[in-house]
Amino acid sequence: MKERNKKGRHLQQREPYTEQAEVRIAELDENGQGIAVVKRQKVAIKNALPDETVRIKARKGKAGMIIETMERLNESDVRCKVNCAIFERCGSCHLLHMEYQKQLEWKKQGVIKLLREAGLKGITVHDPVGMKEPYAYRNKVIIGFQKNRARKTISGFYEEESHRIVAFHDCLLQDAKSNELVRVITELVNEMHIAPYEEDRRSGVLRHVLIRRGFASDQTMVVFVTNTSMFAGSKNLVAALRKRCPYITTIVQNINTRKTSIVLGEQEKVLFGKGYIEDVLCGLRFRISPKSFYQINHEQCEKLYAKAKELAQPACDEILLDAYCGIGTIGMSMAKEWKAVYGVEVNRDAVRDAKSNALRNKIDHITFICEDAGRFLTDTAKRGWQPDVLIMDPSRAGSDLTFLRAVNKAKPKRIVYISCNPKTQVRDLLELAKLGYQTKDLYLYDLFPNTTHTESICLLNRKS
Ligand SMILES: C[S@@+](CC[C@H](N)C(=O)[O-])C[C@H]1O[C@@H](n2cnc3c(N)ncnc32)[C@H](O)[C@@H]1O
Repeated sequence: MKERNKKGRHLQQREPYTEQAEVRIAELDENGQGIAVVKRQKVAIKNALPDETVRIKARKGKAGMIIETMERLNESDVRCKVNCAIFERCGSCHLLHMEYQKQLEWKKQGVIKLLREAGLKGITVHDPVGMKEPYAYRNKVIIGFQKNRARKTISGFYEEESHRIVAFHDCLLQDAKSNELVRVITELVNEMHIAPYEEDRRSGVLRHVLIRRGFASDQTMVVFVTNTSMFAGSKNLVAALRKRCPYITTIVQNINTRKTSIVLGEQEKVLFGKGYIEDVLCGLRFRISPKSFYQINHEQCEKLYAKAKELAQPACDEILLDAYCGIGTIGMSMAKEWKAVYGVEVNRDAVRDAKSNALRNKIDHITFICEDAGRFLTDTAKRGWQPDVLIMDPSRAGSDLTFLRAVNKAKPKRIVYISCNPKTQVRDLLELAKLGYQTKDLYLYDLFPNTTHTESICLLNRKS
């Protein structure tokens, strides 16, 4: 039947505009999608690599062309077999279809491009330090829950750009114990009829589960994130989970009642164990609470920290400020070689861990301050305090102008800048260059193989 408008007139039924084309992929965008040009418009095509020709059917959407079907007509030399059933739907491993050495080269070229576009000249980007076995490296996993059509609760990752869960069996980036835990928890949630949280109705109980593993200590933390403080059946759940996975060290309930995509809430209840795990990194023991940051790739993190120490050039008559210090790992890993170390971090739980970690490792010339790094440096610089060396390792958003302006007042002799987002790092390097801090070398460490992310580190010296 034809549609009518308000006045009752028949509306012309228009076919949606579709385009069929054979296109060659020119490059990958920053999300690892193949880029081709259709009718002078750039289209991003998933699972397509440079030098491949694909036949696509696309339609015009509000934000550009939407690919409806895609058929690959030839294969790139760098394409490799993907051993993951949900690769095309899951939003995590965008580069799983590309040979690992090529992934590293692509990441390097991406950083070179960022520097060029920013007009930062004279910086050598070194070959990324990769992994021998670029799988099973993630020590932290977050899964969501949803009912499927058969009303069974499934768990998994979110499908790209959607709120739908994609169930998985064995994720290639996780270790065997994390994969087993996902399986067992999902079975128990079904057996015990624990209702998954429904975002639209804001009903149900279980929002997420966070699993964190200490790869060196073999300790395991499970965090149930619930929508309510009341967690009916939690005693039985904990007992059954511990029976089936006796290697669990601690189980925590985190309560998040907010309408937000942020996973963890403020409030916590320890359901079993101490409420934190410990791990060994760079020969030191660290306590890690659910809300504290801890690098997700243990093996690569040790290489990165070794580089940080080399670049910082510790001296026993100098003072180090470890800004954005988390649980204190970087500062503590090189504390012995400084006169004094200060760590500043905004997350209260992380600072509590850091203080406890200093005691654990018998380091008494390190002090941790819970404050915004920019405010701390501004206040201390006003009072004339100057760290000799600054290590900064901000979150993906990078640093902020308050912090960078305070750097200009504190005037450390050397800065080591570590970043998990070269885009914001390059932006901050531009600001630091204006303040007279220059770098010649950027080193890349692949902490996130098979994804588009990369970690970078550089030393900045102040022009005299
Ligand atoms: C990428 S993590 C690095 C942590 C630590 N350096 C490590 O390697 O484990 C960034 C840290 O910065 C903290 N952070 C974010 N914004 C901050 C701010 N404005 N001031 C101080 N710390 C902040 C986060 O809580 C997080 O612990």
